[in-house]
Amino acid sequence: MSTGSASAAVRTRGLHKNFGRIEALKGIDLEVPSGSVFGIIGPNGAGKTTLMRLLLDLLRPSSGEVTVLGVNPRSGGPALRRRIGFLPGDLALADRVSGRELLHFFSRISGPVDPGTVPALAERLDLDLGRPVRALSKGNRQKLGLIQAFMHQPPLLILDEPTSGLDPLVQQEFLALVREASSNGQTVLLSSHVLSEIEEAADTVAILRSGTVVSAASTADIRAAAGRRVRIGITAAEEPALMESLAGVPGLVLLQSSADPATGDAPSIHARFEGDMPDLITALAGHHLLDLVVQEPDLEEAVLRFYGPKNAAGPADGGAAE
Ligand SMILES: Nc1ncnc2c1ncn2[C@@H]1O[C@H](COP(=O)(O)OP(=O)(O)OP(=O)(O)O)[C@@H](O)[C@H]1O
Repeated sequence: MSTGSASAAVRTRGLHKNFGRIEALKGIDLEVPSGSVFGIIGPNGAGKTTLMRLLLDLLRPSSGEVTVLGVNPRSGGPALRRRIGFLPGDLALADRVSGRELLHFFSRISGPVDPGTVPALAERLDLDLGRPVRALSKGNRQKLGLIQAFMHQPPLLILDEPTSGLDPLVQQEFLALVREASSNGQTVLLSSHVLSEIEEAADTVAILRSGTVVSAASTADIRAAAGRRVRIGITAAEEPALMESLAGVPGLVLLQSSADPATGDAPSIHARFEGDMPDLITALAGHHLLDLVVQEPDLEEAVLRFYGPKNAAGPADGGAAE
């Protein structure tokens, strides 16, 4: 699916949005590459929904520039709107009709829908289209919202908290839909509180905090910035010598040393490691270790470090509690 010649599906420059005295967005510069799956994460009130509503022209910026599929949303009108599949965070659906009737109504606005697409999506998401919308649970209404966003195969999908209310099996199906959209050349911009989902779905993540992008990087880079977790089991007698060796390892932040019930009264040393692995291996060599666990950092840990109260401008420095 073509997204036009522009290399960015969404581009914002110095985007500000004020609600009275509340500065919801404080100068957002964002570039969502065409064909990417781009995640926006941030705590409550960070500005995720405001940003998405600005892209849809449901809100107007206080200042700054927005381009969506190469067009200013303010002048894009229905033609631009048809090229976007939007799932709002506060989904409100007419509820006197059946799901099938509602989707038929949406298809008249959003443009042609291939026959068979809606039943196929409904089957994959396990949704009964014959039931009246008012009789649907929150999760099943969310499925209707997803189907209306995906059904016309738009070049750009903007999905605000798309898995809200979905059970884990349906969440997996949703992730499969996102992967298929991406391999079809569609761009997917999604916000989520579910970090594992962003990690699975997105190739790039912007972390939003208090109306500012504090980081925009590949999920792999954000995870790497968190450092690996290291746990070393060692005898009490050997511990002082090991601690001395570890003290000189660049990028190693000792978090705690504690007796571990799993290894009798032998201590367990916990650390975060952002350095080069050979330095750590050299420091460990020659010590009689009882156990060694080196864990890949996960996105959740990385993001929590960005959210931490002391870290308005970037990741926490050493010594943060796990
Ligand atoms: N219509 C509005 N009027 C006044 N303030 C608003 C309005 N919409 C949003 N805000 C404020 O703007 C800020 C950003 O809100 P927004 O809903 O964009 O955050 P969010 O990241 O989507 O949060 P959540 O994860 O809780 O949905 C908040 O301080 C919010 O209270």
